[in-house]
Amino acid sequence: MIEKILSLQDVNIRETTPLVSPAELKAKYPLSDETAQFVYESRETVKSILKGDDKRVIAIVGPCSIHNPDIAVEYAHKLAAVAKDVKDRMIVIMRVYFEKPRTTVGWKGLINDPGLNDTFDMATGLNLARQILREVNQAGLPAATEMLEPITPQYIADLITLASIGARTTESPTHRQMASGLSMPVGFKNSTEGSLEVATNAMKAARAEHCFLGIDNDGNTCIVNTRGNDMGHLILRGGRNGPNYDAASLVEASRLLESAKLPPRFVVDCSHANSDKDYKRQPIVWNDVIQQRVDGNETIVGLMLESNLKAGQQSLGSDVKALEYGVSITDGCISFEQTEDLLRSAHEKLGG
Ligand SMILES: O=C[C@H](O)[C@H](O)COP(=O)(O)O
Ligand SMILES: C=C(OP(=O)(O)O)C(=O)O
Repeated sequence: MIEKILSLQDVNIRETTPLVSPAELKAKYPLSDETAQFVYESRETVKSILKGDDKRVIAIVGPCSIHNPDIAVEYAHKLAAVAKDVKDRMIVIMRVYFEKPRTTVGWKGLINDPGLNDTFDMATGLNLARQILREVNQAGLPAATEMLEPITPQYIADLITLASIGARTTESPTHRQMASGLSMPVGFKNSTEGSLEVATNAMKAARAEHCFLGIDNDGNTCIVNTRGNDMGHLILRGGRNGPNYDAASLVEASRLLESAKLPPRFVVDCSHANSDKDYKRQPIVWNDVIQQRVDGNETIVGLMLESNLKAGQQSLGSDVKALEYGVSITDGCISFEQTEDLLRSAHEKLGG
């Protein structure tokens, strides 16, 4: 056949490899009744904070990316101890980010390449993601993650309390549709350019019902028909022209949301363009935003910090064994000790 000679399809595909189905993976790492109850209640807490019924502040805290299960679990246990002490004024949710959107190219996260060596063993990546998420929840911490590949939620969503759509994908119709079917609240980042409108459009789109192509729990391609997700909110992460966590930026953001008939509820990301990508500046943002909240700005419902066991960042070279334990291999992070100080001082300030 001429089509065979001309190779019209899969021209640039080297290989495809079948994967375990979501149902099979969940059967291997099931949710205990206790964990299911914990995820449910954590989501309800976040929802009532977003509605303004619960006045606590959401603190989404943890590594820029998870690259080592031992570090993630050690971090979770340390953070859980602090979370208990501040829980009357803050709900601490761990950043458990397995999927990294890259500006151009780079390591794409633990699910994509758990070996950190371009072997792309995604079956292992998905197994690890579920194991880590179970441990984080069992340690008493709800988990937050970025949903990047539209297929991933079927594998892990039952363990996630809060999802985000990143600055690079907020404008993507695929991600907005996916968000409309997610079972937990979803934060939309403003775009890397700094556009808030892109994120408000995303919130509008995700509140609507959609029909699109996806996979079901058995891993079959299917038509996904969603109800819409009304728990969308805006994550301010700064943009090309600088930060957007100051009081004037929050007023502007509130106006935009109100004119779009959306509730003005913001999570401020203390990292990324709000810290000019200098992890050491995150405490400046954190303290400023906590002060705004203490001064009465209740549109601020949460803050996000990139934090790891140890401060800084290291490059992922070819020798994985040479990596320093507890240090980020993506964006720079503040240390656990500094994170604990920030959480405790915020707790004190929020007490009035
Ligand atoms: O949060 C992580 C990074 O900012 C994001 O994944 C982009 O990273 P990159 O610009 O290093 O590719
Ligand atoms: C990639 C991230 O952020 P952003 O989408 O804001 O760049 C992140 O929070 O990990």
